[in-house]
Amino acid sequence: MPVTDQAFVTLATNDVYSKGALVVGQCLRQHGTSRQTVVMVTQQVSQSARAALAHVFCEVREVNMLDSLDCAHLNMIGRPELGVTLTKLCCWTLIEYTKCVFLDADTLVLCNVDELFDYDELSAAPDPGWPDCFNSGVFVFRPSLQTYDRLLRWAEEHGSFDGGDQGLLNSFFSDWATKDISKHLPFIYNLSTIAVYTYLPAFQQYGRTAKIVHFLGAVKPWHCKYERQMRKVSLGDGSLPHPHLGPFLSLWWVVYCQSMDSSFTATDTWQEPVQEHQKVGSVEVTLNKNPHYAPHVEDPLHIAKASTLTAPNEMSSPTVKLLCQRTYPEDPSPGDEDSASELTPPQDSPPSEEGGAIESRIFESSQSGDPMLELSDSISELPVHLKAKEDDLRHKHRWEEGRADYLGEDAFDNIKKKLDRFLK
Ligand SMILES: O=c1ccn([C@@H]2O[C@H](COP(=O)(O)OP(=O)(O)O[C@H]3O[C@H](CO)[C@@H](O)[C@H](O)[C@H]3O)[C@@H](O)[C@H]2O)c(=O)[nH]1
Ligand SMILES: [Mn+2]
Repeated sequence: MPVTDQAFVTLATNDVYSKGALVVGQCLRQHGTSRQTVVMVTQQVSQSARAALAHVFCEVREVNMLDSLDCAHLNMIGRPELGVTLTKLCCWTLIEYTKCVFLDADTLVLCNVDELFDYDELSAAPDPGWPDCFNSGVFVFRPSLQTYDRLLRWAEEHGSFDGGDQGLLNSFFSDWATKDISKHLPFIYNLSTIAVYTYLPAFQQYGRTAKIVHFLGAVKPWHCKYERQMRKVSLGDGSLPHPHLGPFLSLWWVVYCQSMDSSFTATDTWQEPVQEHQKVGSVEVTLNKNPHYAPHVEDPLHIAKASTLTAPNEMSSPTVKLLCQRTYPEDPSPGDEDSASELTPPQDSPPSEEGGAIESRIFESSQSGDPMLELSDSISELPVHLKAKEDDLRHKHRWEEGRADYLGEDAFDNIKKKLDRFLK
């Protein structure tokens, strides 16, 4: 029986992260979740990406972009693009649900994880970098406009110690580490891929019990090159971020290709999802109710009646500036290249190396706006000397984030060799 008042929630603020969100939704469906599935998108996500997401999720909901613009802290973690992760906070506005589980768009759900709804707010797994903090890639929460409001005020007054949502949420739910062990999710619900190379023996011992894998860090599965025929994943130069990540990356790509294919297998019955616009306090939301997959929800818009939300754009702060953008796009005009009706793939299009012609059509407008991501996306086309530079940059980022590969590139012997060369 579908449970209508609980939902899995993810987020995509652009077409690139929409690829990850698609995989999250597809995995949840494939593993037969009885809960609703919601993807929050911002205005930057194209109509075509939304159409693909609407085929997989029960609901595609437009939310306002929130951005910390906190370059100083974000640079400390080497991830200038993560200010927009504050948009995650909008998940507390989904008050038609009594309880939700948030999943980052870079997670891979390996089995049915509906038991996560047995946990209460705020439950999360330890962060591998600082285990007295929780990682905000997977967490259980209770939507509430009061909590949302308090979170925004907290952001204004205190900022975020890492510039993203994780720093903010950890200081807001500051007793997580010590107060109630029942709110500590087992690590297998958020197995950060970084743990594979920081504690390989533990991964070998427990890795097979993993339920959700999290591709935490700057390099995501969608930055890899996938040879569909061979089912082979690699970085542009044929290497893997880490040999033990190969099976997870391959699985991510298999699911991604499945979701792209299945979005368009029944094009004759395909309908553009019905869009409903609703104002919730100052926040305007777009509900894309998918006629194929959405289990019936009685009154998804009763949210409007209880609204006490503070307008994000009325708030300003020297530490955290919350950007409020236009909340939903105009209807695409006839002939608009982004419109979903343009998406039917040519029947005879051969699968391309990186996920097929369908993918390139849907995400052809992909613009992360972030040079690092764009750089990684195009890594396979870089000439060799630039690839080496990109590898150096990636290595530098990994090192600065504390994700040294002590068993490989950063093994003691290699570091010693580099030192010897340097000291000569
Ligand atoms: O341009 C962006 C960047 C992020 N996201 C969303 O925000 C999530 C977090 O970003 P991600 O790149 O996955 O961050 P992580 O590498 O996982 O880094 C850590 O730090 C982030 C910032 O605090 C937290 O959001 C993460 O949960 C935490 O794992 C993504 O999965 C997406 O859902 C976007 O939609 N667009
Ligand atoms: Mn993540």
